[in-house]
Amino acid sequence: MTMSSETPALEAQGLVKHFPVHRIRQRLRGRGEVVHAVDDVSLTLRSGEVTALVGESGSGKSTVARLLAGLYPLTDGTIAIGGATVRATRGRLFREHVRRVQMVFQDPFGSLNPVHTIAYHLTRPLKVHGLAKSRAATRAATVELLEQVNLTPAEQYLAKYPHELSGGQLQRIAIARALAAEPEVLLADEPVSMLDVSIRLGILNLLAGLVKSLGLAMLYITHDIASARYFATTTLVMYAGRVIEGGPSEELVRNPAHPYTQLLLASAPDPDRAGRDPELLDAGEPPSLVNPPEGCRFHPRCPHAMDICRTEAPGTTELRPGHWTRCWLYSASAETSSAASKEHLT
Ligand SMILES: Nc1ncnc2c1ncn2[C@@H]1O[C@H](COP(=O)(O)OP(=O)(O)OP(=O)(O)O)[C@@H](O)[C@H]1O
Repeated sequence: MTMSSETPALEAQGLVKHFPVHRIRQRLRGRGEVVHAVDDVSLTLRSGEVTALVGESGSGKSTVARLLAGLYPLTDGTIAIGGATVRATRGRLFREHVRRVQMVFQDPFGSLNPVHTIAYHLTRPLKVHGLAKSRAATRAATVELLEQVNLTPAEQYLAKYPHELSGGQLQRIAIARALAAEPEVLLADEPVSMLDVSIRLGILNLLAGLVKSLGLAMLYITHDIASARYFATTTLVMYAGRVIEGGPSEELVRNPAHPYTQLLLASAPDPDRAGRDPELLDAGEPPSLVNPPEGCRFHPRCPHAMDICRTEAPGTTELRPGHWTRCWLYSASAETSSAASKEHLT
């Protein structure tokens, strides 16, 4: 299939991932309970753009990335890469999927094997995917990869072991290893959260530069909505397994609609915003994903919850071009929404 410039690099529709809960008691009772880690998540990743997936710990962000990368089988939903739906779970087509969609993980120390050199880490994907045919070509490709992540002179790094490098250098190696597979999509799961604050911006700028120069489509997973605003064209906000708001990053941060997005922003370490809405900041803990709340999953924490929020999951409401939310406060069909609640939000 030919790929027009309009064809998204990756498109996911209605992703669902339920993990079985293996507890002895449950097995004895015969109840097949599951963790509803991801429910009905759709997203589009475009070449040359960064999309941020933001949410607190346990909201399902990493599970979305692992589904997109083919590391977990889907419970439901579809993934299309370059316009073609991925169906294979093994074999040549599956290997092509995992080559085209690469991940960079949070922990650079844990994601590299301490007994192998940097040269080994970079040549392995080249060999696995048949991308360098001779020793000379392999060597030239590894040098180019190191140069792409600004580790120069490259020869100085090839024979080193992971323990000889800093966290920032290791994360650059992990990025180079992902690039070795010549991917179209890069999934960066909290790529800077384990690094010293002083080097985070350098890694984010490196990733932003690679997105532009290589035309990659990137999903940037983070807890930090402020970095999403800086780094991503589009931001998606995830809560308890569902994406509850999405839009152009600047617009979403300036005009957050969903009470959960407002909570995230009020909690962000920004002196202009900190403590703006104490009512929201006191709003409790995320729910269990084994028995998630009926209706809107945020309703037990939401200061604006109405009756309908407790029983029915809200659909999508578009607020401005490209900016949408899933919240009954904005839905024309929620006749019961109180004017007072709406006023409070504006
Ligand atoms: N392999 C698994 N088996 C069972 N439950 C899982 C598995 N992986 C994730 N979960 C559960 O799925 C939910 C979502 O987890 P996930 O790691 O995707 O969240 P997250 O938003 O990435 O969190 P964090 O930011 O802490 O990494 C959590 O309740 C988690 O315990």
